[in-house]
Amino acid sequence: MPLIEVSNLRKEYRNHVAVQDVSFSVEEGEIFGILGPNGAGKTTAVECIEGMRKRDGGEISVMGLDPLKDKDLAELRESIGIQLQQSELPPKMKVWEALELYSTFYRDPVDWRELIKDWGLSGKADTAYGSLSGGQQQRLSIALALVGKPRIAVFDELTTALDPHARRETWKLIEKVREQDVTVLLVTHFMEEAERLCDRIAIIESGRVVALDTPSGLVSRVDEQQIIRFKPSVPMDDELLTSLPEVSSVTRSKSQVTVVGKGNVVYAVISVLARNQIVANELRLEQASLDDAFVALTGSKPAN
Ligand SMILES: Nc1ncnc2c1ncn2[C@@H]1O[C@H](COP(=O)(O)OP(=O)(O)OP(=O)(O)O)[C@@H](O)[C@H]1O
Repeated sequence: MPLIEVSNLRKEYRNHVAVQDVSFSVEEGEIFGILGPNGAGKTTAVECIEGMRKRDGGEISVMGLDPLKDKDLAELRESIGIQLQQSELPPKMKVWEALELYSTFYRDPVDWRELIKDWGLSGKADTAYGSLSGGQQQRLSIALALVGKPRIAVFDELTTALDPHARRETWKLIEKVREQDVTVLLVTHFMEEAERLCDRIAIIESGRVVALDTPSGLVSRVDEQQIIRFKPSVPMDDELLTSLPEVSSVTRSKSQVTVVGKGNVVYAVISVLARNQIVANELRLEQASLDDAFVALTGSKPAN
C-alpha cells in the first residue's frame, strides 16, 4: 500500500484555483519529486498533504491518515518531518537550543546530540543560527525535520538559495535521509536535482499533473527528438530552418542556434545550411534530457 495517496486534490485561495486536479501516490522508501514552474501549485499541494492547509476537494491519505481529521492530524504531525523555511528561526537562537526546542514538539524525539553528530554540526552546537553558512543552515534544517523520527520528510526548495557546491553537498544529505528509511517528498525547481535524486517525478503545471514517471521514463517521452546546436559562420535568417517540416523549434542564445526536430532533421538542416554557404561552427548533436522533457511537457524553461 502506498505511504501517501493523493487523488483529485483541489485547493482554492479566494477566487484563485492553485491546485486544480492533482493525483499521485508515493511508495515507502521512495524519493518522490514534485517539479514544476513557479506558481504551479507545488507548495500548496504539499501543504495540503502535511495538513498545513485544508484542501477544498479530493482525497489525501498519509499512512492511512486523513489530514482533514483533527485526530489524524495530531498523529500525522508526529510522522512527517517538515523542513523549516528560511528565517523561521530567530537569528540569535543557538543550534542546540533550536534542536532542544523542536524535541519538545514530539512524544518520542531522537536524542538531538546524535543529530548534531550525524549532520556534521558538532563544532557548531553553540553557534547562533544567523551565523551559520547557508549549507550549515540547511543541515540544521534537515536535522530539525528528523527530530521526531519521522517516516516521511518533506523538503520544499531546500537547495534554492544555495550555491552549486552547497547544493550538491545537500543532495548527499537527502540521500542519507532516505538511507535512514525515511520516505522523501522533494519539491524542486532544479532538473539536475530531480534527475539525480528522485525515483519518480510528478511534473505539475497550472495545478495539474502533466506527467508522472521515472526520470528516464520522462526523457524517453521526448527522446525521438534531436537537438542540434551550432554557431553559423554568417548571419542567418531562422526562417531557413523553421520552414523545414522536420524542425519543431529554433531558438538562439547569443551566437548559438539550437534546433529541435524529428526524423531526418540533422540531414535537412545541414543540407539547407550548405545550400546557403553557411558553415555550422561548433556543431553539437544532443540526446534529449530531462530539461527537454520539462520544456516539451510544460512549455516553460526549467531553472538552472
Ligand atoms: N496564501 C495564498 N493566498 C493566495 N494565493 C496564493 C497563496 N499561496 C499561493 N498562492 C497562489 O497560488 C498559486 C500556487 O502557488 P504555490 O506556492 O503553491 O506554487 P509553487 O508551484 O510552489 O510555486 P513556487 O515554485 O514559485 O514556489 C500561485 O499563483 C500563488 O500566487
